[in-house]
Amino acid sequence: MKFAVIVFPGSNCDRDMFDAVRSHLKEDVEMVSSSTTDLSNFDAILLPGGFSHGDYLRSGAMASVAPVVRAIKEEADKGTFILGVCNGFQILLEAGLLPGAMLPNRDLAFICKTDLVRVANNNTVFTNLYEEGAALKLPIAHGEGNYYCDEATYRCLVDHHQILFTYENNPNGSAYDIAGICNERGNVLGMMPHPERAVEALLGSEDGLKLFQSMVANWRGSHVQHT
Ligand SMILES: NC(=O)CC[C@H](N)C(=O)O
Repeated sequence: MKFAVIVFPGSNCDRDMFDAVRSHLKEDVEMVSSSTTDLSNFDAILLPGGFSHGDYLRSGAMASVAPVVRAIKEEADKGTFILGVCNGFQILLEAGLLPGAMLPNRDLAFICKTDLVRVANNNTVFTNLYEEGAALKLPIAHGEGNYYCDEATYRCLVDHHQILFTYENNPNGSAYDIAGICNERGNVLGMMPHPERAVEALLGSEDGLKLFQSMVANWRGSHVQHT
């Protein structure tokens, strides 16, 4: 399975993402510039955290019109797995690949800590190696992580089982405790907590690893292996 890690000017979690895939999943992975226009060689696309374009205008707003975003949309339409973490989630929202918007944290302060995150739906390609309702220890690190959506959007998210992760202690004011959502089809996930920073005990938690392993298991399940 081949992963792409998209690197925007100002990404700063790209190497953690790369390392999680290469060293812990032991899958093929490549860093790909945000000026790339073709992602058809990849089986999964990872949008890492950071401060793309310095968070000017709003987090993710400028990155959402980078050339690579058109390619990401093409891949999303094909069913390719796409994961946006933190700034990656913000970019997916700004690009319209996921519903809702991100506001500054409720207390207007950057939050950097490990928090408890619940698996709200384990019936997806990103979460099916977790137990439903499992509490994961995952790092969060953001200034604009206060997820907002109106009630109609929330109803739609609930009806289509698109809420995959919720906060146990809602650190940032997110509507309905939402920490991560997927699109209706289930192949695009955005989440504020950082699974790639929780892939070995030395990092304080291994709870993020199953997310990547779920992606690999589901991809393998739908692709014949040629050895
Ligand atoms: N770790 C990150 O991706 C930071 C996200 C974002 N730019 C913020 O502070 O809100």
